[in-house]
Amino acid sequence: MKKTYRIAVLPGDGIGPEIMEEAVKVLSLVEKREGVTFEFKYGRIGGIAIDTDGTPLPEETIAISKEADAVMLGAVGGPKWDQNPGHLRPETGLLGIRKALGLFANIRPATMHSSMVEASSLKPEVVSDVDLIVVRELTGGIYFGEKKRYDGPNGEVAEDQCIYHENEIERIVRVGFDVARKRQKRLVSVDKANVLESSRLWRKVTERVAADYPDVELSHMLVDACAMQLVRAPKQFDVIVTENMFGDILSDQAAMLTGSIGMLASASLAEGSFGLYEPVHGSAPDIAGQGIANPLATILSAAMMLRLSFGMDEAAEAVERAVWSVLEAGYRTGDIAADRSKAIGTKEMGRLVCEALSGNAIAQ
Ligand SMILES: NC(=O)c1ccc[n+]([C@@H]2O[C@H](COP(=O)([O-])OP(=O)(O)OC[C@H]3O[C@@H](n4cnc5c(N)ncnc54)[C@H](O)[C@@H]3O)[C@@H](O)[C@H]2O)c1
Ligand SMILES: CC(C)[C@H](C(=O)O)[C@@H](O)C(=O)O
Ligand SMILES: [Mg+2]
Repeated sequence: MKKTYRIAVLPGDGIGPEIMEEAVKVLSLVEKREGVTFEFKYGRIGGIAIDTDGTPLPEETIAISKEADAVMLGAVGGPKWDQNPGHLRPETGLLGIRKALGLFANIRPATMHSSMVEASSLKPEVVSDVDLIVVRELTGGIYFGEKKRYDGPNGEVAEDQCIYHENEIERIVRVGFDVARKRQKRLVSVDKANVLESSRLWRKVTERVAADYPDVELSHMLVDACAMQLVRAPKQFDVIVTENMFGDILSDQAAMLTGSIGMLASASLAEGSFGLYEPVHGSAPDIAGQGIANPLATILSAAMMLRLSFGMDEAAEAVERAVWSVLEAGYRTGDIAADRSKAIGTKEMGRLVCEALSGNAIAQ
C-alpha cells in the first residue's frame, strides 16, 4: 500500500495560481520518485473567495485544510479587495486561517546561495554565506488584540491591543530553541523590552525556558538594533525568535539580504506535524497574469512541507538541490536577473526544476 498524504491547495489571488501550478508539478514528480500518493484538494481563499463565496475564508476551505495533512497556500489580496481590508482582519482570510488551524510557529529561512550573491543589493562580503532563520510567533500579539475606532475629544482615535500570554511565549520560544539546537546553537530573542510590557514578559519567559537548553547560546536584542544588525552584519545570526509584528518586518528585511522576496519560503506550524506552507511574498498584482513570477519560493515551501510535515527529508533535499542547480546553470526569473532581457518565465523555471529533479543535467 502506497503511503498517502492529503494536501490542501489554496492558490489564492494574483500570482498565487501561477506559482502554485509549478509547485504542484514538482510535487507530482516527487510522488512518482518516492512511490507515495499526494491527494491534492483545492480550496478558495482571499479575494477570489470574496468574489465567489462572499467571504475570504469559506467554511469549506477551513474544512478541506483541517482534513489535510498539510496545506499549500499561494498568496492573497490585491487592489480590488484591499480598499476594504476585511480579509486581513483576524477572524477572516489569511489571519483567520492561521488562527483556525492553530499555526503559531512561522519559520522563515533566509539562506544566501553562492550563485545568488550578485542578486543582493548589499555588498557580496556582507551577504555571502548568510544562513539564518526567523522564527515568528504567528497567532498572537498586536495582530490579534482587540481593535477599536471611536471619536475622542481631539478627533478620531484608533486602538490595537498587544497581548501575550506566558504559554504563547513559551511555546514559540521553545520552537526557537529546538530549531537552534539543530543548527549552530545560537538563538537571538528579539523584543522591545525597554518600552513594551509584553516584551518584558517575553524576555522573562525566554530566560526561564533557556534553562532547558544549556547547549544553546541565548542573547537578547532590541528590535531596532536587530533591524540595523541584519543589514550591517547578517552573518552573526543563526536563529532569531520574535513576536508576530517584529517577525513580519524582520523577515521581509532578511528576505532582501538573499536577493528577492520571490525566493523566500515559509512554514507555519501547529503543534505536531501539521503545517501550512507559503511563500513569504504576496500576490504581486503588478506582475499577475504575465507568466513572469518567480515560483521558487513556493517550490521551496513545498520542500519544507516534505521535510517538516511528511518527514521526507531526502525528497526535500532533492527538490532544494534541483532549485540550486537551475540557479547555478544561470537561469533567472525577472526579479533575480541581472539582465532582465535574458529572464525566463514562471513555467520555464518550473519545467527546469522538474528536469533537474528528474536527474537531467541542466544546460547553461
Ligand atoms: N502571504 C500573503 O498572502 C501576503 C503577503 C504579503 C502581502 N500580501 C498581499 O499581497 C498584495 C500585494 O502586496 P505587496 O505588493 O505589498 O507585496 P508583494 O510581495 O505581493 O510584492 C512586492 C514586490 O515584489 C514583487 N514580487 C513578489 N513576489 C514575487 C515573485 N514570486 N516573483 C517576482 N516578483 C515578486 C512584486 O512584483 C512587487 O513588486 C497585497 O494585497 C498584500 O496585502 C499577501
Ligand atoms: C498579508 C499580511 C497579513 C501578512 C502578515 O503580516 O502576516 C504578510 O505580510 C506575511 O508576512 O505573511
Ligand atoms: Mg509580511
